[in-house]
Amino acid sequence: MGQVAAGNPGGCGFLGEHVVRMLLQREPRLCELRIFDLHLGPWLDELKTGPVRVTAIQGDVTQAHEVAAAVAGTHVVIHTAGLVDVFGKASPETIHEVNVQGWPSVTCCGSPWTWGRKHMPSSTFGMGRRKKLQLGHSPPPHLLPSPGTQNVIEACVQTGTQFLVYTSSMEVVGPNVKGHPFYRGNEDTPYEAVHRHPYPCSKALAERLVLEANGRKVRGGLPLVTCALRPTGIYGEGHQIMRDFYHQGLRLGGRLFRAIPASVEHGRVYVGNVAWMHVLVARELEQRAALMGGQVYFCYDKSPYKSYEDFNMEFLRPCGLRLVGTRPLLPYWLLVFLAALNALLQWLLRPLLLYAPLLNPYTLAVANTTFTVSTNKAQRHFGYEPLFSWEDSRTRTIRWVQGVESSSQ
Ligand SMILES: NC(=O)C1=CN([C@@H]2O[C@H](COP(=O)(O)OP(=O)(O)OC[C@H]3O[C@@H](n4cnc5c(N)ncnc54)[C@H](O)[C@@H]3O)[C@@H](O)[C@H]2O)C=CC1
Ligand SMILES: CC(C)CCC[C@@H](C)[C@H]1CC[C@H]2[C@@H]3[C@H](O)CC4=CC(=O)CC[C@]4(C)[C@H]3CC[C@]12C
Repeated sequence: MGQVAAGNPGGCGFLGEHVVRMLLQREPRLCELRIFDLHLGPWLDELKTGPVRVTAIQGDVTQAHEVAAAVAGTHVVIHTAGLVDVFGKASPETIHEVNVQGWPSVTCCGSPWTWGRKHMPSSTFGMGRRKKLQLGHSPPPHLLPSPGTQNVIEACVQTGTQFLVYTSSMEVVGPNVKGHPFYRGNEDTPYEAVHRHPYPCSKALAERLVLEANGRKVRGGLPLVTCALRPTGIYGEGHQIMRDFYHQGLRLGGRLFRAIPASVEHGRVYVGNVAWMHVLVARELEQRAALMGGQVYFCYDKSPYKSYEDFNMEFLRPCGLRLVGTRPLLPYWLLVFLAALNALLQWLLRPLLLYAPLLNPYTLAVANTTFTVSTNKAQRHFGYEPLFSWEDSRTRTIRWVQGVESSSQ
């Protein structure tokens, strides 16, 4: 293949910005890059002076015509756009609309529209089986709200873009509602993936749409080649939740209080390595279409296995914070109670204000369930090796947190 034009819906987000910078630094054949996002960042201006033609397009993935216009003429689309909301800021309907598709062509084990509350997709991963989506009846066209990931797929098909890389998530697999641990598992590890929260539900559905689109004929007759990357919890420069923990620690006099047992391992991966995996997949999909098409890959690197809080302290301790307690300060039942109380307050206050604290039943369950991956599938399939060592990732993240500190003073 000669020169490459790439499209990146979601290119202004935390991960998207790293993907954009990585493409520009590490993809010599790139001649044009279209960054498509609801909110364009001011940092885009500095990219426009380089040899690659960079076009920033403000647009909405739920608007089919906007997506199609942005995708037309590209070789590869890296779809990192999404509504990452586990705090109840957006409605389940909005999360579904942005992350998956419009009402109601997908149903999950029940009637459409109830998915966000009662019926979640439930499937078993790692059994070599992928269940078909259950397709419901289509509504009259005037009732169709616009879909997100489905629009990206249709745009590729209609405009003839042959390669689609989708940013999925570990959340597609788990932790599940039963709190089963996933201990150093890989892409083939059996695990009962049962979701009840709109975010993992939407990611699971969107991933299936993307994988099932593999092999569809795009304009011109060639087959669409798709694959999905599943990062665990991403950290690094630009990580909003890390910033929140840092500020919370400052407010508490330089202390954070342990809430989760140190024995609960949580998978984390450095944003630079996640971006690098996306670039490699985009590069290799053409040559290795038969092997990689329709596949999922966990995103991994050499980041150590630790609890969520202990891992964060790798960056926050050098910035002057300390984690109080070798064991959780509050009993678990009290955390469960507080999480439920937060959920109730969110619901009660909704007509007046948006109350969306970090602690809710879902975030507590995720933080309190071991979920770590150990795999080399990406290395075997397309030669992935982490670009950043753990030491490098750590240093870069610490420097960024220190920058957050000085910029907020
Ligand atoms: N942050 C994490 O730890 C993980 C994130 N992911 C996935 O990675 C992807 C990127 O996540 P982050 O960078 O963390 O989130 P982010 O919120 O920083 O970035 C998402 C981007 O998508 C854009 N976007 C949202 N709605 C849009 C719409 N309707 N039209 C166009 N653009 C829209 C946002 O403006 C934002 O720039 C998401 O798909 C997320 O599900 C997966 C695993 C872990
Ligand atoms: C105060 C609590 C006890 C601790 C709160 C921590 C939580 C806010 C976070 C713990 C685990 C995080 C999630 C995890 O890293 C997996 C994710 C993958 C994604 O695709 C999106 C983000 C997230 C759901 C991430 C969100 C924050 C946590 C729940």
